[in-house]
Amino acid sequence: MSYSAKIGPSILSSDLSQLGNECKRMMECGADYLHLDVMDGHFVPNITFGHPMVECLRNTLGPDPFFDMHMMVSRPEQWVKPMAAAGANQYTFHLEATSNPGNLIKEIRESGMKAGLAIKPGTTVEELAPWAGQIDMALVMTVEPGFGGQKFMEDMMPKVSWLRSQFPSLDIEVDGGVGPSSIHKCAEAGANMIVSGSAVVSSDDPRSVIALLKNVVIEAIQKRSLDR
Ligand SMILES: O=C(CO)[C@@H](O)[C@H](O)COP(=O)(O)O
Ligand SMILES: [Fe+2]
Repeated sequence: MSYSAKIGPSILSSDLSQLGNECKRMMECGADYLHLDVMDGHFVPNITFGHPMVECLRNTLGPDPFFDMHMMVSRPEQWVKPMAAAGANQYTFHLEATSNPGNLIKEIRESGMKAGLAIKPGTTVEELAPWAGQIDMALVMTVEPGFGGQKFMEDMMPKVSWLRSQFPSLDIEVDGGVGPSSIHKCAEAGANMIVSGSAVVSSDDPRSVIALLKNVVIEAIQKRSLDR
C-alpha cells in the first residue's frame, strides 16, 4: 500500500479576483495540494482559466504547492506543453475527451508531469481500467463536471471500491460535493485524494474542515491495511 491521504481544495468557489491569496490561504490551512479546474466552455458548459493563470499562480506561490490540473477541455492534447511550461505538476484529462489516451499519457509523462485520468458519472470504470497501469491517478467524478457546489453522487462509490480492489496502490481521487457529510463514503470506498471545493473554501474554519477530511481518510487507510 503506497498511497496516502491527501486533501486538495478546489479553488473554483473562491473569490477568483483573489486567487493567489486564496491558494496561499488553503496551503496555510493544511492543504496537501491544489486542485485547479480548467474549463473551456465546450467540454463543459462553463469557462474558468488556462495556462497563463497557472503561470502567474506558480510565480506567486513558489515551487512547492502541487498543482493538480483538472482539465475539463475538449482536445486535451493541445494544452500539455503549455501547462507543463506554466508549472503544472499533474495533468488530469477526461477519458471522454480523447480518442488516444495512451498517447496522451505518454506525452504528459514526457513533458515532466504526472498523468491523471478522469471519468464523468456516465462513464464506466471498466473503460478506465485498461489505462490504470499507466497513470499516476484515477479521478472518479462525483458530480457532472462544470460547476462547484453540486450534490455528491453516492452511487459513484462502487467505481471507487472496484478500482481500489483491482489497483491497490493507485492514487484514487474523488471530486464533486465532497465535504464532512460525504467523506466517510469516499474514504470507506478507498479514495485517498480528496478534492473539496465549497465545503472547504466557504467554511469559516477551513483548517478544521481539511483536518477532519484528512483524519477520516487516514483512519480508513489504516483500517484497510489491518484488514489485509
Ligand atoms: O471539477 C469540479 C466541478 O466540475 C470540482 O473540482 C468542483 O469545483 C468541486 O467543488 P465542490 O463540488 O466541492 O463544491
Ligand atoms: Fe475538479
